[in-house]
Amino acid sequence: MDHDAGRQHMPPWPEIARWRKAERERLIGERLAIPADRRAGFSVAIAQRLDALIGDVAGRTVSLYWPFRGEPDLRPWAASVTGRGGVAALPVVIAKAQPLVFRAYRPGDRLEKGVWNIPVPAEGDPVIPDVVVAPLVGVDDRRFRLGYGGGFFDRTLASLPTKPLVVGVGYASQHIATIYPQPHDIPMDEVVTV
Ligand SMILES: Nc1nc2c(c(=O)[nH]1)N(C=O)[C@@H](CNc1ccc(C(=O)N[C@@H](CCC(=O)O)C(=O)O)cc1)CN2
Ligand SMILES: Nc1ncnc2c1ncn2[C@@H]1O[C@H](COP(=O)(O)OP(=O)(O)OP(=O)(O)O)[C@@H](O)[C@H]1O
Repeated sequence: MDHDAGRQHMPPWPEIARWRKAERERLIGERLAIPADRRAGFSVAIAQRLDALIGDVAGRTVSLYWPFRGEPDLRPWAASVTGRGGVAALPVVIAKAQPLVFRAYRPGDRLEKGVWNIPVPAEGDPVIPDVVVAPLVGVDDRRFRLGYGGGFFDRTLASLPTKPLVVGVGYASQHIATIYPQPHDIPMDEVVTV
């Protein structure tokens, strides 16, 4: 048998980068094509799955995200984390090609517009999350994440002093066979798709 059997062909990076760009557009289009009321139901189901997976959140810091472009809306779950004695946090882009910083967020906190007009907490010291919930654009069979192409999550995970539990969240339509993982890509620990 071919000793390479089972290993995938790895195209050169410029080709992969072009492919990822096209794949992002396709996957975001599919996500937005899911009717809003179905997405709302999916968001509730994802929150339940996160509770089953993560368990007691008291005393733990969980980073989420402010949803846009059809991402699951986990803001009600963020409020429930806060209500159970956990700390919810949101990512903040400080600069391109730099790691994200996380700031604690409680419902009602003042927000300001960050990159792409995504709201971010206007004030507060950085926190280090125990759990990072990352929205998927795509996810592959080995739990490598395709995001929006900024490389922010990979850079952030590489920069944290202790590795958090990383959970990707999204819809079943976002599964793909491979993202052609590169040395900078860090696989997620868990994936919750509905
Ligand atoms: N809701 C939500 N908030 C989030 C994220 C997310 O995925 N979802 N992020 C997760 O990381 C961070 C923002 N991610 C971003 C990723 C890329 C670009 C960006 O400017 N992209 C370039 C294309 C890059 C390329 O293809 O080379 C662009 O649009 O011009 C901006 C923000 C933080 N906040
Ligand atoms: N730890 C890192 N150090 C240096 N460069 C990095 C690192 N992680 C990612 N990059 C660079 O960031 C760029 C985008 O990476 P990639 O295609 O993996 O983004 P993504 O995971 O889809 O985006 P995001 O995490 O923002 O949602 C690539 O050019 C990559 O080389």
